[in-house]
Amino acid sequence: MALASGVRFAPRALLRPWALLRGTTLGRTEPAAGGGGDGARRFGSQRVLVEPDAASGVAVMKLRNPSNALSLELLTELVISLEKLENDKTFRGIILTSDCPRVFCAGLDLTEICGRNPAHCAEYWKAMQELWLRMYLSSLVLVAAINGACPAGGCIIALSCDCRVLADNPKYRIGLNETLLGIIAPFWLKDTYVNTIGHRASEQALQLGSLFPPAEALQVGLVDQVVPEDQVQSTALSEMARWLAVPDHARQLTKNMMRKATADRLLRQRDADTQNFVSFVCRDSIQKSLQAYLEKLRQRKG
Ligand SMILES: CC/C=C\C/C=C\CCCC/C=C/C(=O)SCCNC(=O)CCNC(=O)[C@H](O)C(C)(C)COP(=O)(O)OP(=O)(O)OC[C@H]1O[C@@H](n2cnc3c(N)ncnc32)[C@H](O)[C@@H]1OP(=O)(O)O
Repeated sequence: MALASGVRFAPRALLRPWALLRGTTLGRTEPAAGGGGDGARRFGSQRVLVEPDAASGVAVMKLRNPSNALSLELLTELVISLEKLENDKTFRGIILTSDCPRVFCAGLDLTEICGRNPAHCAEYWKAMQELWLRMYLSSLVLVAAINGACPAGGCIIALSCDCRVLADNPKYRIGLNETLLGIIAPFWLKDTYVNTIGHRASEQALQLGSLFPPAEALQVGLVDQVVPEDQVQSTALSEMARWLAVPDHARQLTKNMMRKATADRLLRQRDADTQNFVSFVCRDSIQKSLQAYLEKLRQRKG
């Protein structure tokens, strides 16, 4: 499997991705609902459903994990689906959206870093880095159709797209709220935030752990459009058409020129970033606060 980073990254899950997917439908194709013609074959896995439309060159990728928390399995399946589309010259763009009601993506799956050993945390963080690198540097146009809450790691996924369309629902807040959990956004995530909304706005939002409701997210430049919920998909398609109207080679080289330095910074320090992450999250104090946060989430449900 070609990796965004070259040779250094080899988490077990990605070396044996199919082992994680035993019993799932990844790689199998089936007719899309209401479809059946050329380009209407969908494929997917347990946690990622891909609805490709060969005629337009656009695939809709739907996350369908509980709360779309970024488990190691979901990260792995996302990378595999992305790679599959990248390698198929039919496709020029992906619309990323959620199949879960009210949640686009709940961010890191905290159960992957709570009560786990350092080796697991390292494997998990490398998978997170890998997904971000692949998305951030993708040659395809990525449009996020954000149809639910989008905190922390969910916001990372959205920020790594080229364009963001958010449903106008005050419950669908977006932002990097890490500090409120007692954790810290890594430098590459901070850089992505700065690249999107500027230094001062990022400084404020990161320190305060701000989660922006739609109108404020639009105002600060975190999303490009806010539209009624039932228009998120159609607006994402219109945005996609606007981006695909540009010749691929010119758009791709420009994207690379804008993003390469940010990605290279992580590539240069990937191991150190992993070590920082592991030593930070494995501290007793951080484990205790993550545990308490998870408990609060579980109780809130009842
Ligand atoms: C120097 C640097 C060194 C180190 C850096 C250290 C760390 C770097 C971190 C970097 C970046 C990223 C961080 C993150 O992503 S942390 C995760 C942040 N996410 C959140 O705070 C969101 C929490 N969830 C919610 O607010 C709500 O669940 C949400 C998404 C609004 C949905 O609400 P609702 O529909 O009402 O659903 P429930 O709350 O009932 O949740 C359903 C179910 O899902 C579980 N769950 C939710 N979120 C998570 C999660 N992130 N991880 C694990 N599990 C989650 C929740 O507990 C419920 O579970 P149950 O079993 O009860 O069904």
